[in-house]
Amino acid sequence: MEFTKGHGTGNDFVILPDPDGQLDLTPELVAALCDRRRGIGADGVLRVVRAAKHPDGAAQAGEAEWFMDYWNADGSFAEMCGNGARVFVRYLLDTGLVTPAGAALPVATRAGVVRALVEGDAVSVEMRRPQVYDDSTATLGGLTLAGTVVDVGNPHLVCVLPAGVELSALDLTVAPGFDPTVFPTGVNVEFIVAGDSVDGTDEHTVMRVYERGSAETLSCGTGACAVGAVALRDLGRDTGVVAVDVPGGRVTVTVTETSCWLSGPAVLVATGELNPAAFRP
Ligand SMILES: N[C@@H](CCC[C@H](N)C(=O)O)C(=O)O
Repeated sequence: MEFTKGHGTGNDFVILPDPDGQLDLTPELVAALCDRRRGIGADGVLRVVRAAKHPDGAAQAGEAEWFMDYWNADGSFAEMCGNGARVFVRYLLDTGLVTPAGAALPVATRAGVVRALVEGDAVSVEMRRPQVYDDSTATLGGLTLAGTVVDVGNPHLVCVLPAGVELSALDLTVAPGFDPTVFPTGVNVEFIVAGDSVDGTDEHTVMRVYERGSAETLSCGTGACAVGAVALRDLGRDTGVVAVDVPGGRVTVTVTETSCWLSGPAVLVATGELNPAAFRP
């Protein structure tokens, strides 16, 4: 089986081409592929399958030819992956599965159809506008941190660090605690501090994230969108542009009246063949 490895600001994925949906992809196989010692190593898997050939994509097949079948490193599904969508589009273009056109490219996901534009190294994806809800809390290393609940298709809790708590000092080798009545299917938790405004953006934040199903990652695109929406709300604004620095680089979030654009680099680093014997159950 062929695979490609790619990443968006260090959020890395194993990409599996399966145009006709014939691959028996199981949680166990996904976890084995993502294992950083015994497998290829990644934060998640992107199966590239025709929307019409996957039960979760079929309803969107009129609008999008390809479905991003995203899985977390532990073998669980997620509704959406912002960086994954950007890397997915890079793969579709570089392998010639789609031909570049001026118009935004539609991609089906479990959270609906997203649209992508490519400009040089950068891939931008238009997703749903983040919905900012009530407050909740996360616990970490004896701290209880106030956070804001945000839905970007997948669930997020954005915690602004109080004065005196250093972002770099957080121990994210341990999963943060959260309220399971608010997040019955788990949550991605972002920890942020405000930075000085950069490059003409309205706001700039620095973020670390503990992802549901993948632990700490170097970047989370939907997490950055959630952070952007909260940062703008805290400025008293509904729309605007926020630069979000993650451990793996910088992404830019543009919240409009109706949607949210996530922009940043998306890179394919290698293609190879799996040894099937190593991944047999
Ligand atoms: N890294 C992704 C988010 C992946 C899904 C997430 N772990 C979840 O379970 O919701 C991104 O770039 O958005």
